[in-house]
Amino acid sequence: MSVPVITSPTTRVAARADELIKIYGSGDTAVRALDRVSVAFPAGSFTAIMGPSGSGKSTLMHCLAGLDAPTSGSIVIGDTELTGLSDRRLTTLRRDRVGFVFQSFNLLPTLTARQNILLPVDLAGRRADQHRFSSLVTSLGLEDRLAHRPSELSGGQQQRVAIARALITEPDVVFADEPTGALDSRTAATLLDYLRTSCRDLGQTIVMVTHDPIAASYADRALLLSDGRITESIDGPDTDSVLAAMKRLEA
Ligand SMILES: Nc1ncnc2c1ncn2[C@@H]1O[C@H](COP(=O)(O)OP(=O)(O)OP(=O)(O)O)[C@@H](O)[C@H]1O
Repeated sequence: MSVPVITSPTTRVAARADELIKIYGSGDTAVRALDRVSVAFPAGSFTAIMGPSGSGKSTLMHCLAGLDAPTSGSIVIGDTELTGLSDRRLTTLRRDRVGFVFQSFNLLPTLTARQNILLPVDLAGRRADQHRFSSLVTSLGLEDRLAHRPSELSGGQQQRVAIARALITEPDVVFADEPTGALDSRTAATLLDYLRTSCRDLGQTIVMVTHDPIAASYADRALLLSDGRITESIDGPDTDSVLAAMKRLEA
């Protein structure tokens, strides 16, 4: 059974997918990685995407973020329909309207923390909003690390730089792929708390893929994927409800 996860018509939606299908390969070796997924992400919401290995989490995130094209179906970021956009317009949309946070931080090693944070703004040929830069740097506790290169920063500090870089452009949506996977549990808790606060206080929309039920418990909602379908949506997930849902999937 597949659960379409749609919000009420009055809620502003930051991103949505309708009837998304993604098939890799063809003929006997074809894999249906997404099987008619419909989901909406309300503005200011924090969603965790969970599910067993191979269930389609990365595929869903890559399609939503415009990194991969679906076989059919529609994806909207903000008010822009992604399907049919040229590569050039997709690249611009990803740069200006989408933020990314990866498990491996993905900072540029030769740039300082300040330069890494400002990279999306520089690439767009714009001037940084100094107020936003300062408030991000202060709330992430990076003031005295700005002149350092990634190799001179701890894992937690590098991920805080990556989060500042993802948020600097005030994107419609931030996609986070196992953002705390490489961090110890205390550092992870601080970062997840920051992500949750940025949704509640700044209205940021975050979609996070994770295997970790504790990480998912910071989200407003956990979606469970199985065989390319959303099989369950848990509002206000806690570690126990997520673990129980994962057990149901394995049963
Ligand atoms: N480029 C590709 N070519 C062929 N099949 C692929 C490709 N990428 C993913 N798949 C298949 O699509 C399905 C979904 O993969 P996906 O990576 O989205 O799963 P996932 O839930 O993110 O898994 P994991 O938790 O292991 O990262 C799997 O069966 C996978 O083998």
